[in-house]
Amino acid sequence: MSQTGVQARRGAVSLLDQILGDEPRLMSELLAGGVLEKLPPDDRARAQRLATETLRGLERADRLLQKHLKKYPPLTIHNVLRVGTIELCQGGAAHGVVNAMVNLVAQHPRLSHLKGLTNAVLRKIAAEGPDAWDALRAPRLPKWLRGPLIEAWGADAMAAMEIAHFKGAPLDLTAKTDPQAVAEATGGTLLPTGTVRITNPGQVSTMPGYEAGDWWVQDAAAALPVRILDPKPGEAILDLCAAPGGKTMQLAAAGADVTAVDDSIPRMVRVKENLSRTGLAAKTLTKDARAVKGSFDAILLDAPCSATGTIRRHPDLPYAKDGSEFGALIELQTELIDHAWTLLKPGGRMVFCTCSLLPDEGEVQVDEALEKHQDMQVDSSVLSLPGIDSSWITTEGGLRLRPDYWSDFGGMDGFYIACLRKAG
Ligand SMILES: C[S@@+](CC[C@H](N)C(=O)[O-])C[C@H]1O[C@@H](n2cnc3c(N)ncnc32)[C@H](O)[C@@H]1O
Repeated sequence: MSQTGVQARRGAVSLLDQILGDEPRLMSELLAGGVLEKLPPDDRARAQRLATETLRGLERADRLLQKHLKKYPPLTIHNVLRVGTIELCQGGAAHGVVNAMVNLVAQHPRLSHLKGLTNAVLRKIAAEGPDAWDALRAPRLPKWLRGPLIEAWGADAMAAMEIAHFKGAPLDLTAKTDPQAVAEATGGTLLPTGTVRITNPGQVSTMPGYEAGDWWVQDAAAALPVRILDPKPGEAILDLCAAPGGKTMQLAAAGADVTAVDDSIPRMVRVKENLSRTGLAAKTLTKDARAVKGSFDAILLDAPCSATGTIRRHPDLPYAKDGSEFGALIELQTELIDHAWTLLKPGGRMVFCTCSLLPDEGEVQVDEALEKHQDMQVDSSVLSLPGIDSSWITTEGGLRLRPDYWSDFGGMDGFYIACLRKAG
């Protein structure tokens, strides 16, 4: 086993130690903080992929490991065993995986005495694990999130969503101008909503059309709010909470006069980089959306939220979070809707959306906004788009998207989207 294989696995274990540790962190925060920056790019990508796969299959890995452990070892060794189990059960060659994991432990400054245990347990997993793997249930979400989601959608829907989370997500692209041409160039499939879907992607930056800025990565569900807003050339459109800019680019590509606002300096840098790569233009303002002034034909408000709709892409979220921050986010969403409404011209439209599965961040927000703003109506007529099932339209007139929808095409992120019209 090359040292390279050990390095990538050590990177994966280090990510897991921090995501599952006493002070849990999101993988995106760890990566942005440079936790893997000493690794060469290929190893970094492999470490991230291994950690992601391990988090998706964590419950299954622990069920297999339990049989061979009298008590759980220190977290790092537990994570070594989890990564090894995932690799072995997903077709990794037994000899290579076991050797790499034992080497990794042997090189550990404090835990090298546990290399014998690592070797013994992973050999047993190599012998039995792959056959047992498929018979295990799809991993469940932790209770703090599972409970509220069952309450909202029922136990059957929860089980279907957990299967979707376990399957993971394909790579979705939004074309700047010509989705058919992007599908042909990348070997992707054109979905009914206009997104190009790639099931076995390589490295994104080396795919055809990336350098030329012909497309950007954006989940099929995340591309729908702008399709629902239906921007027209020359319209003054305010894009609130815009970074990293997926929706800003859609609005700009439609020819709108876009003002993109986000309060995060580093995330706004990414908006500017994305606009530059795709050759699109938008005004950018780095400030709190609640401090924005002006008057706009249309507004897109993609509010910060729990991001529980993106768990199939970010399986670290249920472990790194515990729901304690969600109350503050829900209050912020209400404030953002109320302020954005003051910036909308009479007769204008505002699309409010969140990548959340929690009704408090979607259906309930719109219900409450309708009670508060006498000049607000929901327009559900704009939701009748190709690929959208009418049963996804909610009683208050929004669109509820879930990861178990479109299961034949490879699913979609969970989202809530509503188009709100202001009286003229
Ligand atoms: C869901 S993300 C937006 C995704 C983006 N619309 C896209 O399509 O690429 C939410 C964004 O809200 C920003 N944000 C959070 N609170 C904010 C506030 N008070 N004012 C402006 N932006 C805020 C965050 O920095 C984050 O970039």
